[in-house]
Amino acid sequence: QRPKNFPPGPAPLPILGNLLNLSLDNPMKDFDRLWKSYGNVYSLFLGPKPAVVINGVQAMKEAMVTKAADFAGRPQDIFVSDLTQRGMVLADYGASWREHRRFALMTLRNFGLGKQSMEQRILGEIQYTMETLEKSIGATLGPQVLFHNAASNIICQVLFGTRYDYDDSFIQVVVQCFKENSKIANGPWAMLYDSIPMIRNLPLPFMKADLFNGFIPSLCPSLSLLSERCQQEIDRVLAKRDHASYDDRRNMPYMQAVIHEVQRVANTVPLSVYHCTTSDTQLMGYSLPRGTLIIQNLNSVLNEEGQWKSPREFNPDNFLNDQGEFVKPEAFMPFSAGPRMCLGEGLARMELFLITVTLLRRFKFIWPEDAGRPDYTPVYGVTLSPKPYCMKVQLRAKQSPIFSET
Ligand code: HEM
Repeated sequence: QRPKNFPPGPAPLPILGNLLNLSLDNPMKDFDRLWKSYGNVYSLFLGPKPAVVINGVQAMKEAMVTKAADFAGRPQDIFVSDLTQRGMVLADYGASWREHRRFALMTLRNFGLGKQSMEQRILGEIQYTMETLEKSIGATLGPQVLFHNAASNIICQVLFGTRYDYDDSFIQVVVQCFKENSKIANGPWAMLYDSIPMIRNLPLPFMKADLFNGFIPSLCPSLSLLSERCQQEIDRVLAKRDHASYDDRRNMPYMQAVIHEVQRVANTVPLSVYHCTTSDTQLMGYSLPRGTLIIQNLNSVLNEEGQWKSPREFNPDNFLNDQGEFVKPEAFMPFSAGPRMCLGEGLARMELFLITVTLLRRFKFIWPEDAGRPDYTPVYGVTLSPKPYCMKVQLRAKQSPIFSET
């Protein structure tokens, strides 16, 4: 039974609630279909528990920004929070979370975020990535593990003062565990675990999940059709300098637009991290009791009609004004919004810019002729990632002088 004045939604079944309304492999299409049927704020029963799904910029801002404190909790009785030891990402809103968040932000800053030293760390890691790519010139390679390792090394250097070789067996296992956990954490077995508490101690696949957790941003290589225009901009701005700096983004509106458009379309964390209400509250005229599970459909905001010039296609113009200057629409929320928004945004942005610019400056990335058409069906977990794919790497014919000397 829905509480009084609760958002509308499909009729639930006993015990299972609305689980049969969602594809357990990838429910994103179902979330969008229900959005069209029930509006920007609707409800679902995940087993016996009611959850509210928030869609579109207007409702998202009312919840996450205007009523930030009411919506900043994290549910405590679900699979991912039982799997991890709370820490910060899954900690409920309160003094302990606040202290962890403050400490983490301060530590990131002390270790150089927003300063030259973090740039140097990222640029240093890119040298290893380039060396590995150079060994594969002309060959076909599957780059996903390489990019995972590069991103993981940057945060490992901040946290542990060390990096791992790309073929190091320890880090390969850790990254693999993270990928598997992410699939299990948002997958069908986790949903059943959350919905039907009595099955929690049975020997089912959620028992296999490892305890490794961290955040590894997905890197999206720019599409080949756009790379030449990016490369012209990179060559013009960097001229003879030996490396890019993060400040160069101010003179590279097209590059910035491409990176942001990749992030918009890739939609890497489509349902954010679940929130819950910290007190009885209202949203778009509906009443939500304290403790209601909140699911942010970030996908709905990143593709919302009326917020983007071309919501349904890949088009860097979504981030360019008529003068060709970079602009960021308010619907660009891949890191969420409000007090729980991604703490790593600054680092992720710096990595995306420096890695993309440095690699595009030196290499040409080609879809192999014999690879067939790309399969864009995403692999669904906490993050959406591409299916394993192959690409070819070539050195660019027209190099900036500093690179042709090496
Ligand atoms: C492109 C890369 C990334 C994306 C798209 C992303 C996205 C997100 C999203 C959507 C959330 C949930 C926000 C919410 O609950 O409202 C989140 C939380 C978080 N992210 Fe990221 N993230 C990225 C990279 C990173 C990196 C590199 C770090 C670490 C330095 C990081 C650390 C965190 C933390 C600690 C939280 C939890 C914050 C809290 O609960 O207060 N993220 N991220």
